[in-house]
Amino acid sequence: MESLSPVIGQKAILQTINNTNHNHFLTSVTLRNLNRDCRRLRIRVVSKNGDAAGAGTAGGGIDSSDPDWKLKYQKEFEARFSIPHINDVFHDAVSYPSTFCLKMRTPITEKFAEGYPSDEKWHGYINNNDRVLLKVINYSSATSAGAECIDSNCSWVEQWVHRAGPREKIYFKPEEVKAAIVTCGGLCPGLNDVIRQIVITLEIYGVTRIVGIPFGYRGFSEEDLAEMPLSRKVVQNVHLSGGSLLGVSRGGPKVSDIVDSIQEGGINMLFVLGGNGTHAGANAIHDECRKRRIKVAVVGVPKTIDNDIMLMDKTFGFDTAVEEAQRAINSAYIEAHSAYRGIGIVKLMGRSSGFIAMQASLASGQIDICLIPEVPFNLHGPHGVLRHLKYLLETKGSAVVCAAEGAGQGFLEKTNAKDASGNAVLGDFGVYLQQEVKKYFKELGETADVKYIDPTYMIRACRANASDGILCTVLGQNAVHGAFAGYSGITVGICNTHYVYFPIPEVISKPRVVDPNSRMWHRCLTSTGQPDFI
Ligand SMILES: Nc1ncnc2c1ncn2[C@@H]1O[C@H](COP(=O)(O)OP(=O)(O)OP(=O)(O)O)[C@@H](O)[C@H]1O
Ligand SMILES: O=P(O)(O)OC[C@H]1O[C@](O)(CO)[C@@H](O)[C@@H]1O
Ligand SMILES: [Mg+2]
Repeated sequence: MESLSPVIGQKAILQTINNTNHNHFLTSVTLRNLNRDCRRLRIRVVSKNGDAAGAGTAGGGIDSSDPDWKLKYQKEFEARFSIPHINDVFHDAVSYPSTFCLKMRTPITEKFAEGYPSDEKWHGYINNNDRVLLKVINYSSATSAGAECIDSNCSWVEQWVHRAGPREKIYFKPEEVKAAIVTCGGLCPGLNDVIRQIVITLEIYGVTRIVGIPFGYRGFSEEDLAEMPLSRKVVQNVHLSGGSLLGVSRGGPKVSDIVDSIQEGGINMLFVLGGNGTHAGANAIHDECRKRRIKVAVVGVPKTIDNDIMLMDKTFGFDTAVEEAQRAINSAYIEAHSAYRGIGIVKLMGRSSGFIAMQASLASGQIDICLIPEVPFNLHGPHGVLRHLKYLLETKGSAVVCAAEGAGQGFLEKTNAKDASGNAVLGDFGVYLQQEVKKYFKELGETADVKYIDPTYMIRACRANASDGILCTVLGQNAVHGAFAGYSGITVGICNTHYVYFPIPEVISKPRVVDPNSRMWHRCLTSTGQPDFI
C-alpha cells in the first residue's frame, strides 16, 4: 500500500459528504456533483499491485485514524459510481409508467392512442436504490494473494454499485424513440447476439424506429454508408453466425461530427458495442450531447475477447475465444507430442492483457509454458525459457508454449506504428520465439522439431458459445432498460454474477490486466509447472 498524501480540497468534499444527512444513499444530484469534484481532484488510493483500491480509482486521502473514515470512503465511492441521468441536465424531464410489461400477448408496435400498457401489480422492476456488492472478499491481510486494499490493515469496506434492469418509470415515450446500434473495434463472438437482444427488447418497449450504423463510428460520417433498418424479423437468426451484422471498424470521425450526425438523424438512444476505445468515444459522445443539451441516452456494452475491461467478472466473447483457442493448443500438443523432440508454440490474442493465454492454458492442461505481457521473463540464460524447453525435451520428450500477443515485446524492435484508432501495432512475438527456439537448439547441436500455430482471427471470428450467448442476452436487454430509465454515459456489466450499470469513466480508467499475484495466475503456474523465468 502506498502512503497517501493529503489532497487539497479533499476535506471540503468529505465535509460536504459528511454534512449530507442520509442514512442510505445520497441524492443523485449531490452524488453527481461530488463525483465530478472527486474526478477533478484525481483522488486515488493505489494498492501495491498498482490496482487502485476499491475498483480502479478510489477515495484517497483516507485518514484511517479518523473513526468515520469507512463511512466517508463509502459515501465517496457511492458518488464516484453514481450513474449519469438525463434529468441531471433536463431538470423537468418527465417520466412515464414503463411500457416494458411481460404480460402482453404481442410486442407493442402500434401508436399508444389508448395510453401506455402497464401492469402495476407486476413486481418485475428494479428499484433505483438496488445495489450489487462490487468486492466480495474480506482479505485479512495485505499479503493475501491478490489482495486489493484501501488501508494498510486491508479493512473490509462495502462498495456498492447500481443494479441493472427494468425500472418502473421510463424517460422516453417509445413512439418518440429512434434507437441506433453501432459496433466498433475488432470483432468479438456475441456481437450479433447483443444486437439481436437490443432490437427485441426495444420492440417490447414499443419502439419501431431502430437502425444499425454500418462499420463502427465511420458509419456516422461516410456518405456511402446508409443506416440499416432493424427489426425482430431482421435479427431473428443473426446470432447463429459470428462477426457483426453491422460491420466494425477502427478510426473514424471526430466526436463533434458523430454528434452532428446523431442530431441530423434524430437519434435519441445510442447503443455502443466495443472495447476501451469505443467506450472512450461513447463517453465523449455523451458529454457532447449534454453540452449541446440534446436528450440522447448513450449506453455501452463492453465487448472484447481480451477481457481487458475493469471491474467486471468478464466481457462477452472472452469465454468463446478461450474455448476456440483449445483447438489450436490441442493441435500444437498433438504435433509436438507426435514428433521426435517436438515443440509446439501457440500465439493467442491479447494486446496488453494475458487473460486469453492464461485461461486457455488452464483449460487445456496441455501447456508447459505460458507467457503473458504482465509477467516479465528471460529467453536466454540459466533461468530463461529456452533452457527450460531443453529440460522439458530431456524429461518429457516434448513441450508446448502458449504466448500472448503482447508478451515479450521488449525483445522486438519498436516500430511506433499505430492502427487507425491509435493503438500501437505490436511486433510478432510468436514468430520471434519460434526463430529463437530453432536457433538455440541448432547452436546446441540438438534436434528440436518446432511447430508454430497462430490462430489469431479464428478465435474471435466465430459465433458465441452457450455461456456467452446468455451473457450477451442479459447485457443487451439491460442496455435497453438503462436507456429507457433515462441513464446515459453508462455501460452494462456482470459483477459477482449479478448485472450492474457503471459510469463509463470508471471502467476505462485503464485496461484491466492479469495480476501476477492473483490466485488465477498462481493456479496457471501450478498447472503448467513452469518456473520463474527471471
Ligand atoms: N479516446 C477516444 N475518444 C473518442 N473515440 C475513440 C477514442 N479511442 C478510440 N476511439 C474510437 O473508438 C473506436 C474503437 O476503438 P479501438 O479500435 O481502440 O477499439 P476498442 O473499442 O478498444 O476495441 P478492441 O478491444 O477491439 O481494441 C474507433 O473508431 C476509435 O476511433
Ligand atoms: O487486427 P485487428 O482487427 O486490429 O485486431 C487485433 C487486436 O484485437 C484484439 O483482440 C482486441 O480486440 C487485440 O488483442 C488485438 O491486438
Ligand atoms: Mg482498444
